[in-house]
Amino acid sequence: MLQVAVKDPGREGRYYGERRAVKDMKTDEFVLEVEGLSLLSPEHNLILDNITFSLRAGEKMAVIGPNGSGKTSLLQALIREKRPDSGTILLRGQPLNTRSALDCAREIAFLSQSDIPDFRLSVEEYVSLGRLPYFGQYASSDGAHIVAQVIKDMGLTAYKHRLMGEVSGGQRQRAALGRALAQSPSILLLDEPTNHLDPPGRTALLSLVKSKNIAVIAVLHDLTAAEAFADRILVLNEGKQVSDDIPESSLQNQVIFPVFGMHSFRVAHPHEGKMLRVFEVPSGS
Ligand SMILES: Nc1ncnc2c1ncn2[C@@H]1O[C@H](COP(=O)(O)OP(=O)(O)OP(=O)(O)O)[C@@H](O)[C@H]1O
Repeated sequence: MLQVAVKDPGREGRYYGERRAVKDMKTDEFVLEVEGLSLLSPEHNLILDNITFSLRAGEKMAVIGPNGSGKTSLLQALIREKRPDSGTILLRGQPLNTRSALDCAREIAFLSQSDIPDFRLSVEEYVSLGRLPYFGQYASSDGAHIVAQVIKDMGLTAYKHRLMGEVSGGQRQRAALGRALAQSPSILLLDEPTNHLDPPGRTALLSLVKSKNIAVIAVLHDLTAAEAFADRILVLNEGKQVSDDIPESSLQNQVIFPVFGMHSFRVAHPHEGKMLRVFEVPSGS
């Protein structure tokens, strides 16, 4: 199996240049700081082991790792669905567990893999649920404006009056992301946000999320998509943090092969000379 990502020539130096350019677009403020986070299962098995990273305002981070490596558990700890056994999580410099649930809902939106919407709601009503943390705080016309913009961004205008039970899996997934964006979060947590989407739909959705001035942590199985999307990639394996670095470093073969058992390398495009990243599962494995 091959996954190919198109990249310009220019090699390593370019990535450090990119990193600077990305940083310039962001503030230096950390919206999230995770330090020494460990999590045990109810049977006392280690699910996450000493995870440490920080996220700047507007920064995009992908989390990759094999099945069962702890990716979803990390997101669940960040929304307080799982309680860490050790370590700290700071949201804008304050311990996450000291912030009220409402306060957190105004800062962090989560798009889960297993979200089952109420199929009796229209797409528009479902997206509007994202405004709940602000109920009573703003004029409803402000909320309606935000919801209308999100529905437009998500390409859902033609379906907005359809029931959630009467749209396709991909449209439902876009509505779910719309609901999360309607929450106006400063941090967006996405757990496999593209698994129901066709290839152009995946690219479009991740490009849209990337264009938003929101810090994002996205769990992605598609390493090519992760490279195109992220400023940084956190690699997990068996609950341990293997890498937290720019995509070029996190996706190098030394990191990828021990974790996924597949090779990661670069080849030149046969016609255009661009560098392509290739992931190859060795035959027979
Ligand atoms: N509530 C729980 N009780 C017991 N074990 C759990 C629980 N939640 C997660 N685990 C275990 O923790 C490990 C990490 O699970 P998690 O869902 O975070 O992995 P993941 O990387 O998101 O996997 P996938 O790619 O398959 O979605 C797995 O071994 C899983 O079985």
